[in-house]
Amino acid sequence: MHANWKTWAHVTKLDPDKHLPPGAVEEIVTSGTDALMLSGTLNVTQENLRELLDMVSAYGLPLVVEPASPDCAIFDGEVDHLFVPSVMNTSDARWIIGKHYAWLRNSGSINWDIVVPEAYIVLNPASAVGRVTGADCTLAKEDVAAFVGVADRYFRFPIVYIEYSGTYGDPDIVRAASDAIEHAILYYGGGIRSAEQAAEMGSIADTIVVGNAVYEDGIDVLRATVRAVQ
Ligand SMILES: CC(C)=CCC/C(C)=C/CC/C(C)=C/CC/C(C)=C/COP(=O)(O)OP(=O)(O)O
Ligand SMILES: O=P(O)(O)OC[C@@H](O)CO
Ligand SMILES: [Mg+2]
Repeated sequence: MHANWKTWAHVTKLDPDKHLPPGAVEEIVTSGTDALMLSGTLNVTQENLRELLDMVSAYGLPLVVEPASPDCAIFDGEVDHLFVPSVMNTSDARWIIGKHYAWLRNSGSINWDIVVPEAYIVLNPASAVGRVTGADCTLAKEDVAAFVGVADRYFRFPIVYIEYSGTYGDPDIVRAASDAIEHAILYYGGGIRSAEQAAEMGSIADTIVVGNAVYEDGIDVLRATVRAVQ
């Protein structure tokens, strides 16, 4: 399978539960972003996910579906990759292996060629993903480094994702994650709304993810975050 995803510097995360004005899709796909990730924690259904896929699939940009539940793990032809999260810093096993067990137990066939496991470290307790997974977000740098080691060296996840969804994170924490990584690709996402922030996190992580800014700040901000890392 093609592993081009390892070279992406900038990913735009689109939420099937949110509305884009006419023309926005065209502007987003031509912004220079390397790929689109379709994802959200709350209110994502097969219906709104497929509707968004239909809106974005004609443009040739790589498409990733990142399901927050097994029913949204879809393998439609236009989907290039299925990035499947596990949360490292929760004590609720559902979000580490439970949903995954249910997925394999209940689904017919899984196209493993496109599945890429992600080790999430969730650090904003107020985010939907923080609340839903009950993640312990009170981590020191040393704790983050240890979770990164568990994910990268022990479980050998190909992606480690430092997730501050909704708020801009602590660069020292992301640096601690980067220092602790040997093989995995390091993703950073959360609160990026300017070229400066994109450049700062982009100089530490391999790949930055921009989500809310697309909906709340518009295309010029998205373009500025792309230019800052490419
Ligand atoms: C086993 C399968 C196929 C699925 C389960 C996958 C798991 C364990 C998901 C846990 C939650 C998680 C890490 C979801 C990833 C997507 C994500 C973090 C979306 C962003 O969430 P928010 O931005 O907080 O939520 P909203 O945008 O919906 O408010
Ligand atoms: O929406 P923002 O805060 O940009 O975060 C991006 C992404 O990491 C969310 O899963
Ligand atoms: Mg979100």
